[in-house]
Amino acid sequence: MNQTILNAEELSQVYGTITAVDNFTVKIYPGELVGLLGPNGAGKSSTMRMLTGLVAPSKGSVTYRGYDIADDPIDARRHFGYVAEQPMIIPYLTGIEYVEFVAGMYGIDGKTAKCRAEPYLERFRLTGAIYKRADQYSHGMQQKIAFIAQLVHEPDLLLADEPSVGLDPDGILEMQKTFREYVESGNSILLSTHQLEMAEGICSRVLILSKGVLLADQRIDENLLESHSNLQNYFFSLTKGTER
Ligand SMILES: Nc1ncnc2c1ncn2[C@@H]1O[C@H](COP(=O)(O)OP(=O)(O)OP(=O)(O)O)[C@@H](O)[C@H]1O
Repeated sequence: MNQTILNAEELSQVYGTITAVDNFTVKIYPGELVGLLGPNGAGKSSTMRMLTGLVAPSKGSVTYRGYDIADDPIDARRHFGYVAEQPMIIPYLTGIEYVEFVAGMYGIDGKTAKCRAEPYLERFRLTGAIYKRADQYSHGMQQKIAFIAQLVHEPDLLLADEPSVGLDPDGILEMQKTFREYVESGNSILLSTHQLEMAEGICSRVLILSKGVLLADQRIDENLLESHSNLQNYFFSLTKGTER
């Protein structure tokens, strides 16, 4: 089996005169929780959209376990889940129908999907709401159900773009706990976030983008914390004055 879960090579995204992402190259391995950090407009969401195949890159390639997202999209997609910045739900489905619908796209039957989702539904206190239509959910509840739906096919890698925005404090804690457990079981997460304190607490490695350029691919280790005290100081030492 290919040990690298994600291999992104020289990805670029150009919108007119703006180079949103410039030659982004990264590998992600099993058991890693990698933070994708950067100021507003740095190119984090553009990177996520290219990694998921939602948008074709202007240049470069993305493979999951060796499957190219452009050439072998079905095999590549089995290996990752994607939690978008805005919750992707289907308003006229109930919460549980939505979870089953997403699972069905990966060939998972409804009973298995419900069974796998149940511990997460309990954890996120959604059990009582799963038979309500998703358009009756609050933003936070929609985000939680969208998150759970992406875990049911048990992807090797979860790509999460600001997944905790709009969650209540309890939801944020439960999401962090879920992330930790997910990587402890050998899976990986790429987490785009502005919450540097959270990133320092849970990430093993961070990627720092500014103006579309990857400024750092850095382990969060004793050396980093000794030299900069915390991730926030390191982040600002690289990005201050580089915003678009
Ligand atoms: N569809 C688009 N068309 C034109 N320009 C775009 C498009 N999407 C993003 N951009 C531009 O690309 C750059 C990167 O945007 P992107 O949304 O990827 O940044 P980000 O790091 O996710 O920002 P934020 O932290 O504010 O969410 C910005 O200058 C943005 O204006």
